[in-house]
Amino acid sequence: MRYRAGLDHVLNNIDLHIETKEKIGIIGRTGAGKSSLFQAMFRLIDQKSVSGKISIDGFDIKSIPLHHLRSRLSVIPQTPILFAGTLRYNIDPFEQYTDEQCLLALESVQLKHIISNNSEGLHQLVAESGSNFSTGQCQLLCVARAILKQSKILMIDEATANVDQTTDSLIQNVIAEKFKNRTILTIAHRLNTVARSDRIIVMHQGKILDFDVPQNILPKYGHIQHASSDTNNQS
Ligand SMILES: Nc1ncnc2c1ncn2[C@@H]1O[C@H](COP(=O)(O)OP(=O)(O)OP(=O)(O)O)[C@@H](O)[C@H]1O
Repeated sequence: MRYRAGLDHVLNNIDLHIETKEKIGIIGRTGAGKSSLFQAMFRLIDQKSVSGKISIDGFDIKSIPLHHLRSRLSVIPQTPILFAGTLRYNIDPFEQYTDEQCLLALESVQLKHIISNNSEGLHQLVAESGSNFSTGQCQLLCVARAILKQSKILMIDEATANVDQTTDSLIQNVIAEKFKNRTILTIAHRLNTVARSDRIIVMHQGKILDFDVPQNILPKYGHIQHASSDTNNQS
């Protein structure tokens, strides 16, 4: 895969099979191609620049209508973007769910306290880019959105900054509980995040360097993660 014709390939010879419900960690130095893997799965890249095949449940993602594909996937980005609009719009943009379902989703991510105790609170305004919410709260709102959507696959780009330890643990615990029967792919910048994964993908220069259980990966590649975190902390 490359971002545009004429540019170098950023993903090469990727051959992966992930089982349903597997919890997969993805590690690798900055620029290794971790986020590009997510972009390819969401079909965010011009398909003319992607060769090879990605299948979900046996279906080539190129043959699945885009809205259908994206309804099966949820992403919690490193820096979540909220939209100017109501809280409800941010977790349920297509108004597919009832107020009660939205409130339940907010309750499961322990955010119900940020709104008043009735459905009017769902109409509370979110400022442009979510600037009236902390990064942790923005991530929790993304988790609430994913809980509502009941996506089969959750893709998480772990936040490296601006999320305190308590919020970070809350996010991880809610995800572990609410998505235990789903497939989860986590781009991890800290080793403890992936230590509980079923398997870990190690990426290097657009390729898969290793793919194995944590017990085999962590002793071998711990240094990669430190390099990656250092770089992220500088940015
Ligand atoms: N929109 C883009 N256009 C062109 N090249 C890009 C684009 N996004 C990423 N790249 C290139 O693709 C390669 C892989 O980047 P990617 O963001 O996937 O790495 P990463 O492993 O997620 O890194 P990080 O840990 O820093 O987020 C890099 O060489 C990067 O410069």
